[in-house]
Amino acid sequence: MTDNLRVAVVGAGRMGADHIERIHSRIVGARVSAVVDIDAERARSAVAQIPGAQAYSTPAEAYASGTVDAVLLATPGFLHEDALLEALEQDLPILCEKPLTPDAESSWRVIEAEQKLGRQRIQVGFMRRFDADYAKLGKIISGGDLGELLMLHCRHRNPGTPEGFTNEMLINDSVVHEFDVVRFLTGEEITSVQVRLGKASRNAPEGQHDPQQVLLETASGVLIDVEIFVNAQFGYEVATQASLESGIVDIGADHGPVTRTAGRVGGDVTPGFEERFGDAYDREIQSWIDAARRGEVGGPNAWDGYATAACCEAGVRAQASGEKVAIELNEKPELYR
Ligand SMILES: NC(=O)c1ccc[n+]([C@@H]2O[C@H](COP(=O)([O-])OP(=O)(O)OC[C@H]3O[C@@H](n4cnc5c(N)ncnc54)[C@H](O)[C@@H]3O)[C@@H](O)[C@H]2O)c1
Ligand SMILES: O[C@H]1[C@H](O)[C@@H](O)[C@H](O)[C@@H](O)[C@H]1O
Repeated sequence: MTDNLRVAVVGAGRMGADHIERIHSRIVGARVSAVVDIDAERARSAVAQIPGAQAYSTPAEAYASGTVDAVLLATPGFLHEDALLEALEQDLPILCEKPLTPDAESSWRVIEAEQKLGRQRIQVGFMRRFDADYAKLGKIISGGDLGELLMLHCRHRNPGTPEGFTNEMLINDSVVHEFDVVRFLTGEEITSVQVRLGKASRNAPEGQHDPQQVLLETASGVLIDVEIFVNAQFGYEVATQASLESGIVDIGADHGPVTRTAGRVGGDVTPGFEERFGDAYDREIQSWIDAARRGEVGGPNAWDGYATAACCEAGVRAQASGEKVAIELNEKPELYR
């Protein structure tokens, strides 16, 4: 195929607008042909600078126009299931921002629809797999030179939360990335989750207990602790330390040059995920487009979306009960082996 893939972006909010800009200016082999948003003005302004792109208020209208070869879903997670099923009916390559869906049962319905189609069409937006640091850590662990991986210590800190960010969203919206990256780094499924609520920050909004400590275990017994702290004030930080049999590896702790001057030492803190993971999002979307042009999926798939949805569901139960909750998955279908 020589022509650019014509992409419909559904949801032109914070993440959708970022993806529209990257497809328009940096991604090779694709162009934005349609922007769908329930907010007509937002869709119109998103296409204003993109020659040939049209604004729509539903995906069905965009598909009916005959100008869509692939779809990028960037609406809130609770809307993903219906949009995924609709796009699968069109047999389109799909990049679905995390989460695939908010719970395991609805994710399984998506898995069933993809199986019915008979081929993988869905990539889930777990961009950390495309981050240079996480990719290197993955290679160190799988390379085996430092022996077996024993533990992971993860820090996930956001400066603050948007209005409406509930206590459950600490798990469903934020720790969902650790669920995926732990599965990516270990190559194993997560078997249990426990959430500990300690002393809470006074900077957390009403109804949110922040920070929380999330403890995970994988099938072979790798132990993982996650500090999720979403009102950390100082900036954005996603960092991991891996303890292996004969070495400790740190990633993500600092960014940019560290300067010593006038009796002080320091550097800049990344303000948000767009800056911290900008390159990773670029690589993620390029990989999706390249694979879509070959009729394949270029990253984490619907099974990864289902497995992490099961972790989230168990995580929210663990958050409420304080107990360790076992995670049980359905048998992995042939399509994803
Ligand atoms: N990978 C990441 O690091 C990352 C970062 C942020 C958000 N996300 C994910 O991206 C998705 C979007 O998050 P966001 O922060 O951009 O949200 P947002 O609220 O900023 O944007 C959502 C957009 O969807 C539109 N919308 C709502 N209902 C719609 C409908 N029925 N049809 C069409 N459009 C509709 C809204 O008008 C809005 O423009 C979520 O799934 C979120 O979890 C991922
Ligand atoms: O939706 C965002 C996004 O997924 C970020 O990558 C994550 O760090 C935030 O915690 C989450 O709220």
